[in-house]
Amino acid sequence: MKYFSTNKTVPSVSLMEAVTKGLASDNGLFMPERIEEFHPEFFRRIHKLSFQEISFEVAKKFFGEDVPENILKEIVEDTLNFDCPIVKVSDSLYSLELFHGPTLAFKDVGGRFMARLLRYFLQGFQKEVNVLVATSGDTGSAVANGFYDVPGIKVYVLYPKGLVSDIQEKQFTTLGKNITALEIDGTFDDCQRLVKLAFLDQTLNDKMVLTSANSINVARFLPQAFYYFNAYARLREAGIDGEVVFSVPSGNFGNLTAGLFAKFMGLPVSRFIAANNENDIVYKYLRSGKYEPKSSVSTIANAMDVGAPSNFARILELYNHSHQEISNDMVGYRYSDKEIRETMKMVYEKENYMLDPHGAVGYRALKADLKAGEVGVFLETAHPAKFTETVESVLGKGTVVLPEKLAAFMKGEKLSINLNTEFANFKQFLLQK
Ligand SMILES: N[C@@H](CCOP(=O)(O)O)C(=O)O
Repeated sequence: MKYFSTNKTVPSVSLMEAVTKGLASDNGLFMPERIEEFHPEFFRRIHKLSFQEISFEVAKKFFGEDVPENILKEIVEDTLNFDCPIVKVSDSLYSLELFHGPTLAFKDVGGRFMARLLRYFLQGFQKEVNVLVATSGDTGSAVANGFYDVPGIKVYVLYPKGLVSDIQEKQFTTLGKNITALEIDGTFDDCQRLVKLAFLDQTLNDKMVLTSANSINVARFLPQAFYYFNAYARLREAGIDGEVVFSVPSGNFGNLTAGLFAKFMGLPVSRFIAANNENDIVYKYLRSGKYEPKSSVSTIANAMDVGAPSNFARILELYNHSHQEISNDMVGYRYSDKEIRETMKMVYEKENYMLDPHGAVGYRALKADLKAGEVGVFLETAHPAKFTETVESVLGKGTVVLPEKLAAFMKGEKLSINLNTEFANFKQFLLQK
């Protein structure tokens, strides 16, 4: 399968090139030239398949032409050594819990898959590969842990100083070895801009092999479609009928775009809800047809603090840049910190379910949008304990129990390097490595 750039000014590349380059050289995002549809029969028997089996079928549609079947199966099974269960929260409303992986956020699925696929492509490759990743909280830890101690790979995690939770920060600043944390005096958008500029810089690219592990990278982003198929299967397995609506807490829009890919592959989804915090660029686009990226503002759902969502380019491409067509499949909602807190409190007290701030945005949007007879699924993108301070400030001290996996990260010592938002400094730093 060939991958083309959303900017369409450079030739298409192979999967291996798309994965090892991350971003196209004209600054566009790679897109597969075809989206393979499943036969409707697949959806009639999907409930009989396990998460791993479904994911393998989906992976074959994406990567089957480029990766031998036995290797792909191994990568999928090894990636998914944890579950992504569906949990009932209230009538017709289900939580798709994506926080049962090693770093307790949805990024574990794509991060682990990409690490394994990259390892396969790099067999016999002599040069060191440098993975650059910008994070507003969760990607950094999933990628750092996915690539930790992998020979021949160095990871640089760029994160906005003071704008991620303490636990998130500990998850990628305490590892050492091949993981370097760069604390940037700016926002997530500054981090993402620095990373993208590095991919376009000739001097850097002549000196070192660079790739991305953000959802920019097709190997990080496409596997996020796996859990949409699985969610559908588990609902049907439980005998839950009705048109399915997914509500996706959204920042860089990789998760929602992966869901749209699933729909294009035939997954019966009625619509997607783009659930924003105050960084409401896509919400505004859906209302006005105007896409106006701007500087992100800091909120309690910090992983969604993105002012220029990378994957919007992919959404435009999928729908031929038609606002009307996008609006047929997607509706938008936005919530303030106050509303997020209210939702966390209400759901905890009424439904006895603990939401993290991101899941709360998804839940509230779903509740507002769901029609009679429909089944709603919101993505619980990270474990509430990753935001213990915020969650306990709403639900009360002592309500959050820190899972063992997270407690282990808290014991480590923070190691990070401070940088400002000047690209010249970041470049100098990389050139000295
Ligand atoms: N929400 C992200 C921001 C980066 O998103 P990605 O999906 O493109 O890696 C985070 O938690 O870091």
